[in-house]
Amino acid sequence: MGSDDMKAAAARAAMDHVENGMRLGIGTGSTAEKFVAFLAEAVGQGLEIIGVPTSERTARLCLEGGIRLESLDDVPELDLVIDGADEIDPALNLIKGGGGALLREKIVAHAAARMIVIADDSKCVEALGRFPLPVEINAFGAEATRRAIEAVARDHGASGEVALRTASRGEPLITDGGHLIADASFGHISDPQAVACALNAIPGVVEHGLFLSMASRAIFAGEAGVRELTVP
Ligand SMILES: O=C[C@H](O)[C@H](O)[C@H](O)COP(=O)(O)O
Repeated sequence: MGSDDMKAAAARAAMDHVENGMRLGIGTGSTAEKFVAFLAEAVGQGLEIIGVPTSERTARLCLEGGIRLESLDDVPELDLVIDGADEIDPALNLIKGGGGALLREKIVAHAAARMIVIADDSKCVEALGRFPLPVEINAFGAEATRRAIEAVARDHGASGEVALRTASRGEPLITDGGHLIADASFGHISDPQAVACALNAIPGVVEHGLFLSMASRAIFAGEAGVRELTVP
C-alpha cells in the first residue's frame, strides 16, 4: 500500500466517528483532503453536518464537495475536529503546520470537544522533533523573532537551524492569517511543554506547531491495516 492509500484508509476510518448533526472542524493537508473527499461523498448521500474549515484551501475543497460550511464565529463550539499531523508521539502530542495552517488548526482544535488525528504510519514517532517545528510569526521584526526562536531551539538542544519558509518562487510563504512561518530543526524535543512555553513567551510568535494534549485519538494506516490509539 502506498502512502496515498494509507492516508485514504485512515481518512475513511475517521468517517466512523462522524455523526449526523455534528459541528465538525475540518483539517488541512493531504490526509485531511482525503477525509474531505469521503465527507463530501457522505454528504451527497444525506449526511448533515456543519463544517468549520481550518484553511482557505480546505474551505474551497469543502465547498466544491457540497459540504455546508460556517465560520467559527458563527459556530464557536465544535463536537469534533479531524485533522492530519506531521508527527505523532505515543502520548498523541503532535507537530503540525507542515502545510502552513497551524494557527487556524489550533484555534479550531481548541474550540472542539474532541480531536482525532489521521495519518499514515510514517508520522508515528517515539519523540517529536525530527520534523522541523513550524512556528507562525508576525512579519514585523521577523529576523529578530527568528533569532529568538533560534535561541530557544539552542537552549533545548536543537541540532539544526531556524529558517523562514519560502513559497514556490522563493518569496516568503504567507499564511492565511497574513503571517510568516519559521521552521525550527530540533532533531529531538525532549521537553515539548518547556519548548512550547518558551516559544509562547516570544512576542513575535503568533503560534507554534506543538499540539500538546489536544488529540484524544489517532487513526494510523500502514501495511498491516488501520489501528486506532487513544490517549493512555
Ligand atoms: O499545516 C498543515 C497541517 O498541520 C497538516 O495537517 C500537516 O502538515 C499534515 O499534512 P499531510 O497530511 O499533508 O502530511
